[in-house]
Amino acid sequence: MRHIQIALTKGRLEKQVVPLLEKIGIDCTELKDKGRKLVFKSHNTNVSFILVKAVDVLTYVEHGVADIGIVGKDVLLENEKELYEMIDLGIGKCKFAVASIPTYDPSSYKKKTIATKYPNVASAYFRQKGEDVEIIKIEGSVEIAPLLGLADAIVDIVETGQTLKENGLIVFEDMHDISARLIANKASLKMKKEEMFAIIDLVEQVVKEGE
Ligand SMILES: Nc1ncnc2c1ncn2[C@@H]1O[C@H](COP(=O)(O)OP(=O)(O)OP(=O)(O)O)[C@@H](O)[C@H]1O
Ligand SMILES: O=P(O)(O)OC[C@H]1O[C@H](OP(=O)(O)OP(=O)(O)O)[C@H](O)[C@@H]1O
Repeated sequence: MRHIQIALTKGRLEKQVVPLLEKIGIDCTELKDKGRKLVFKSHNTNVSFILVKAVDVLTYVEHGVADIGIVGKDVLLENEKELYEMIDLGIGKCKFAVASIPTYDPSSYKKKTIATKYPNVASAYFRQKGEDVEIIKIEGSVEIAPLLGLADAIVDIVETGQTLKENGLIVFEDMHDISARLIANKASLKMKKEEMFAIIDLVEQVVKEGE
């Protein structure tokens, strides 16, 4: 049995993905009681895990250090990488939206400024609408930008809508549904075909059962 390394997105997704891994029979005790550790073994299989930031999941999988990765569609849309997107896991559900203060006019002809953590997603969206906008890259707390006049609107992730609500912003346009995806390294799919599909097929089955 060849070893399979899985890169997990640290944070929100990590917690939702553990039950899925357990359902396919992978022991996650180390992962559940992890402290500050970032590398974990599964005690009953040939699988181990690394916990990294979302964009780094793509990097580890693209370079083949990880064979499989679990990452949000938002991260895949923002960063083009050479890898395969295999399964929509149906967890980590949220969406990309254009949001702003209630006085924002999306149909205004004035050139708009858009603040976002996702400049590529935002540019592509407005380009496809035929709108030329200025994008300002922000690293977090994006909702503040229209309140303080840094931008006319934001492109950001909306899950419950609570952050928008508490900051007096509303959604003007829904852009793209987001959920977590299982991604795979291209070479691993060929070189470790049996071990890779042993996992991928089981995950697919569990996801289908949960639908
Ligand atoms: N409310 C949400 N906000 C952000 N991401 C969410 C939300 N709900 C689900 N997700 C999904 O979870 C993934 C990981 O989110 P998380 O907040 O843990 O990381 P991040 O926003 O990339 O990290 P960081 O805050 O460490 O920069 C996102 O890429 C997205 O696919
Ligand atoms: O619709 P909601 O359920 O309120 O969730 C959406 C919020 O969560 C995310 O922020 P995060 O907590 O990751 O912080 P940051 O992006 O500001 O770092 C996202 O950027 C929104 O601000």
